[in-house]
Amino acid sequence: MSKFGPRFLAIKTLFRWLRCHRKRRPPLESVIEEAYSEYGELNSKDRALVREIATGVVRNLTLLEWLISRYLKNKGKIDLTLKTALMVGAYQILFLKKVPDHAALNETVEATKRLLKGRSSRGSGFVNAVLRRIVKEKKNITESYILELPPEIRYSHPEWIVKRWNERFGLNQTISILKANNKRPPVTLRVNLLRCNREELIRLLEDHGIKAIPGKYSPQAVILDGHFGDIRGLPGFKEGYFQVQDEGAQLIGFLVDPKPGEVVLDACAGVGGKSTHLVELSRGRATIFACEKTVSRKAALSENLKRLGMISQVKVMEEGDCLRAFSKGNKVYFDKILLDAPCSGLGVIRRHPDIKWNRVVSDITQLRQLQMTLLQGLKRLVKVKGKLIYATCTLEPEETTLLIEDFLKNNPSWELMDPSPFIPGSASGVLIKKHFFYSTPPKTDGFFGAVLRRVK
Ligand SMILES: C[S@@+](CC[C@H](N)C(=O)[O-])C[C@H]1O[C@@H](n2cnc3c(N)ncnc32)[C@H](O)[C@@H]1O
Repeated sequence: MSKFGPRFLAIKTLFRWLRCHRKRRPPLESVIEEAYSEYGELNSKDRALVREIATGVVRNLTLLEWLISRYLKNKGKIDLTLKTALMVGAYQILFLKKVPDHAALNETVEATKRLLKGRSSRGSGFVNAVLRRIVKEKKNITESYILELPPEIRYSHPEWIVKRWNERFGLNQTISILKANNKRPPVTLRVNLLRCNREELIRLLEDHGIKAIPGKYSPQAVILDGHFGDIRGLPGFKEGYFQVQDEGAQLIGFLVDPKPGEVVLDACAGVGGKSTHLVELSRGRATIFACEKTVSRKAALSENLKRLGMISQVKVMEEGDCLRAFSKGNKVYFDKILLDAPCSGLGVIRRHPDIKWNRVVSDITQLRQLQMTLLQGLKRLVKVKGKLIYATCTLEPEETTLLIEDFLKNNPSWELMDPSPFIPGSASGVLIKKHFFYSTPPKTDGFFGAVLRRVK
């Protein structure tokens, strides 16, 4: 058991994440994992609380900063450890109904003392005093009080994102998106059809007291109702009965529609969320190749394949760069290529709130260049009459529709196909506009898809 409590770990995690320059900031999720392993075993309830506080603070960062600044006498620069402790305390007091105020306050002050290692009793005294005021005035910090704030503060999103969406969608729709991004999404699983079916997985989870319901859009989705604990501790995880995957991401697999006997490439496989789905959809009878450039993700991909029992069904290329893996003596032509491209990730802010703070507007232009390079490089590997399925977890036009329209303009031997026939009936509520596939929060994560066919 760890002698460090969840508040200590939450402050430590957030401090490490906040102190990095945006360009060098690791994903919040990996900082959380690092803290878990560094500070000893936490039970799964405490692990869940660390994750809940850390992601909650990042989700509501600007609003918390604004609220805290109202309680500071000296508005000058405040020590980052103390500021982080205040945000951790204020988040619990204002957002976490299940945590009593006295526990939020006392535990956060104790964690601050431990962090300061007796260096300064003034520091923890200051945290104590500010949090006490927040508890006292909690009733006044109501919706109407903060509703007056500009949306970028009220809903804690960077100004450039709010401006961009406001120009595209208008204020009302922008506010709905900001609100959806700030809501904690459910944990969604994709049943591994090679090991069991959806009903069996739901029964197994319920036998262990975990409420689970079928997803709405993907026939393989299982949604955990109110369970935010550690995934690795779930029954069936080690046995490979499921993969964690949002319903929007699951629908991308259906767009690829791999058939038995086909040769398919997952060009940017990441940890294998989609490669493993392609195995399931072809009932293990397609030949699937996977490339992943980042070494740690490639290692996680192999782990996942092992867990899900698919190690012999996906050929992970030694050369991780999909633009180099099939050159010269190693040429392969594919029936289908999935390009789940590196992108700004603005469609998955609800799951990874750190994304909104790590991005700047110029990233979109840079990523678009990379996406076009990948599309142009991969098109040569597709057989005539074969398909290239382009997907992103962003809905920004430069990375989606405008990019595909540009590609089609310069590549007359390619056409855009209607994705509707590939989408399961249960996903009829998902948007298809001008032959482009969109899944959007709050129904699902924000995913874009385009099915391109090589005509000659
Ligand atoms: C959107 S993520 C893929 C997520 C993955 N498909 C999944 O479902 O888990 C994009 C991935 O592309 C990888 N990547 C970027 N450039 C690449 C390249 N040239 N070749 C192969 N992988 C690349 C990144 O490391 C990243 O893991």
